Amino acid sequence: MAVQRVVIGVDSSTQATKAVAVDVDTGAVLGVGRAPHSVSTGAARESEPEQWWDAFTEAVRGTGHADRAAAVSVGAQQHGLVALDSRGVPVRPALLWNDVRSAPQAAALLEELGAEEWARRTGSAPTAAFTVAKWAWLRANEPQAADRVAAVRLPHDYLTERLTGVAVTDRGDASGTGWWTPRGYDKDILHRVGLDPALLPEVLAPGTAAGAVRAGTPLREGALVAAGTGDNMAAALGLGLEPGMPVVSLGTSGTVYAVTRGRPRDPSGTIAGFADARGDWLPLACTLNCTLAVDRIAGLLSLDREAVEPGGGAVVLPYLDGERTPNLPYASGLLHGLRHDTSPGQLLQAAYDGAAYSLLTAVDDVLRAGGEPVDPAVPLLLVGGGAKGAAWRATVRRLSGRPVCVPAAQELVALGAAAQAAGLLTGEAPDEVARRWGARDGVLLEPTPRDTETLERIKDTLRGAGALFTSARGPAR
Ligand SMILES: Nc1ncnc2c1ncn2[C@@H]1O[C@H](COP(=O)(O)OP(=O)(O)O)[C@@H](O)[C@H]1O
Ligand SMILES: O=C(CO)[C@@H](O)[C@H](O)COP(=O)(O)O
Repeated sequence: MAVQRVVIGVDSSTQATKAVAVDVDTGAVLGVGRAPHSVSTGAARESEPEQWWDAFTEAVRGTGHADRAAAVSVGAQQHGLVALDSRGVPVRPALLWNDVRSAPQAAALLEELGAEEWARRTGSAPTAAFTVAKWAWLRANEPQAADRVAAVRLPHDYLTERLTGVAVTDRGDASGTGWWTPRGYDKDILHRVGLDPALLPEVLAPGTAAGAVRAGTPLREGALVAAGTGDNMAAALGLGLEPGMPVVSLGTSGTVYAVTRGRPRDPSGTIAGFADARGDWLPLACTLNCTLAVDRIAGLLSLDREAVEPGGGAVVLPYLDGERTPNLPYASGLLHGLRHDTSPGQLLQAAYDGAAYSLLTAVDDVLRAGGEPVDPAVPLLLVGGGAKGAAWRATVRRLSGRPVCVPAAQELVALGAAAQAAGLLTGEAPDEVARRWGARDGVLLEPTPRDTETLERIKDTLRGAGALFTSARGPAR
């Protein structure tokens, strides 16, 4: 009998690390591990990289296959600034993608170079989420810490380096920094923000291994380690996406993206012009307030997250963390249109609608940004923790008017990382591996008529909110 070949894929996301052990030949998931992270509250969104490593250790052990996997790969939350000293120890906690304190730096960088030029060079007009804005924030606010920095990493690079001892990254995650271009790091941008290119990891070509697992980790010494990538790029691999298939992901962040053959360059800042982990592109729109914000509002209303009710004219813009799409880093949550007969369940539904609005109105923009055809008959692939919820599914169907496919596979980021690891062993492209595994198969939900009335009401409220959302002197946190 042939020996079973096993790989492990890891998703180090904002709230938790998840790991899956997968049979390379059949795609069967053999074991799953999980461990939570903590994120700071208040104005900051920070996590301790050491805690990611501990969670990584617990999650890969939890798969039950850590000591026998032949290859491994790490997908992780994008954009985070991991700043290390000369011993490889973080000089401070990592600044996460949803920390909007870097909004003034993002605005200043945009002003300095111009949105068109940013988009031409890096594919994106940076918002507070981008690593370049976080580095500028560190230099402005904690210059002594910045002076001690000997290496700058993204979350997935940090974990890959802990595993291998090698400082590498990939084009997908690097494209969310604001200093990566298809021809390499942009020296001029790095110079403008005072970052020495020597502090950055090497960008590996797609399909290249990062190295091998070194001694003293929970994994088998010598196992191959793939380059890894950002979590959205890893999910695209896990779904075996082909160009033009739109995906909506409902997690801590809400994202909408598609693999495209054309390179996106959106100066408006709505669509980030990311690269995918292979040789294509991944235009993406991201919101800061998705499942956590809606769950919080359900909690405030003392309702179960499924206790939604239709009707009523209220609009909830659940921008509890500020917002990135639309780019309103100083915003807070807003309730408009409350009446005597508005029920708690209607308010909860309004929160779902407000959270889904920016994602579902960006689907066509994402496709157009990468030059792919817009066809409303193509199903939206719905993934992430929220895709398990009936209220989320119904909201996405009603506000998109499209057919929706919910893949049966769970943990698509970790699965995509596993497919990348498997590709190192078999020589296949990772997306081919995922298609062979059938990771995209799932339930197809028929389209329902698009609720344009609700979309218009939300649009009007957004337009009318004006200075409430744009003032840097918004309500204190
Ligand atoms: N059955 C469910 N119904 C609706 N939402 C769910 C369900 N299970 C988990 N979630 C939501 O999924 C979120 C976590 O999703 P996930 O994609 O794992 O997030 P992240 O990758 O950002 O850490 C939680 O915030 C929770 O609200
Ligand atoms: O910032 C982005 C994408 O640009 C986020 O999608 C992060 O990558 C975090 O993802 P989750 O923790 O929600 O998975």
